[in-house]
Amino acid sequence: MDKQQLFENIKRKKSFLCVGLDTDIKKIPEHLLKEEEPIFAFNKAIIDATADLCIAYKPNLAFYESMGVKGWIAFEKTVQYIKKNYPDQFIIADAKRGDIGNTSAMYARTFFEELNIDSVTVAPYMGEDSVTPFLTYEGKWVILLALTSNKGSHDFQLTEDVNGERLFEKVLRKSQEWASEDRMMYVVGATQGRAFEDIRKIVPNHFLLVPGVGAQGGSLDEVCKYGMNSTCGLIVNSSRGIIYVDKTEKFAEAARKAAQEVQAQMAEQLKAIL
Ligand SMILES: O=C(O)c1cc(=O)[nH]c(=O)n1[C@@H]1O[C@H](COP(=O)(O)O)[C@@H](O)[C@H]1O
Repeated sequence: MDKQQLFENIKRKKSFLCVGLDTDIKKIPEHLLKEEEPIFAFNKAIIDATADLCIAYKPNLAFYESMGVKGWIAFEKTVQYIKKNYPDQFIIADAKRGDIGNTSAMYARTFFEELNIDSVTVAPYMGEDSVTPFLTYEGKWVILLALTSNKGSHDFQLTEDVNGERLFEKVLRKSQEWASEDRMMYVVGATQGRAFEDIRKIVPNHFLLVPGVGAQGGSLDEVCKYGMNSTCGLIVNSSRGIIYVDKTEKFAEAARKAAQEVQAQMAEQLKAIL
């Protein structure tokens, strides 16, 4: 999916919501545990309940890998289900990969060749040759961690060099030598507020993947005020704030309601550019 298609989907659905499929066997409704594949059953119900309200899904690999082979099968089935039934959805494998070149190439093969997923999150720490193997696949996206939503973002990302440049700014500048806004997005946490202003000075046109609204308390208003550009430029993720609002048999309906609330706020914000 290219940048223009993404924007078309945002306009059509009046939404830039990404539903995070961080599916934890310990948190899903008890009645699903009777199912042969409880994780997939949960995901399928959440996807069917929210697909018209969002433009992307982001399964986080940690939740699947923690269950071994069963988890990996649930992950694959979830991806295939979305692709078959909702082909307009942008799929993000949240894997935060990155290693020496030949190893990164294997990660890239996993997500782009084997599973044909649209994008993967990548950590920039090991530099150019750890990221570029992900960029050899036509039409696929790298989503590079820039300024994350967690407290630990202060430990490295927000530290300054002798010239006053912060590490996340260096990541944004340097990585633009590797790929354009048509192949690369950046992760910026919703909790980072006004930092979006500084980020937009360096990457005015890129899409940003923004996790941290909902359970982590980031403000959608602030993200939009400082981060939205003329083609929206934002994919805002919420995981726990949508998928775990109810633990009864009505969990999918409740997830839909939560997604509807966020989508309505997004439709309001989009009025500024549409
Ligand atoms: O790359 C990410 O998606 C990510 C980056 C970041 O800075 N912060 C962050 O929370 N995430 C992920 O986004 C999701 C947030 O989940 P909730 O806090 O439940 O909405 C989780 O899958 C996190 O791993």
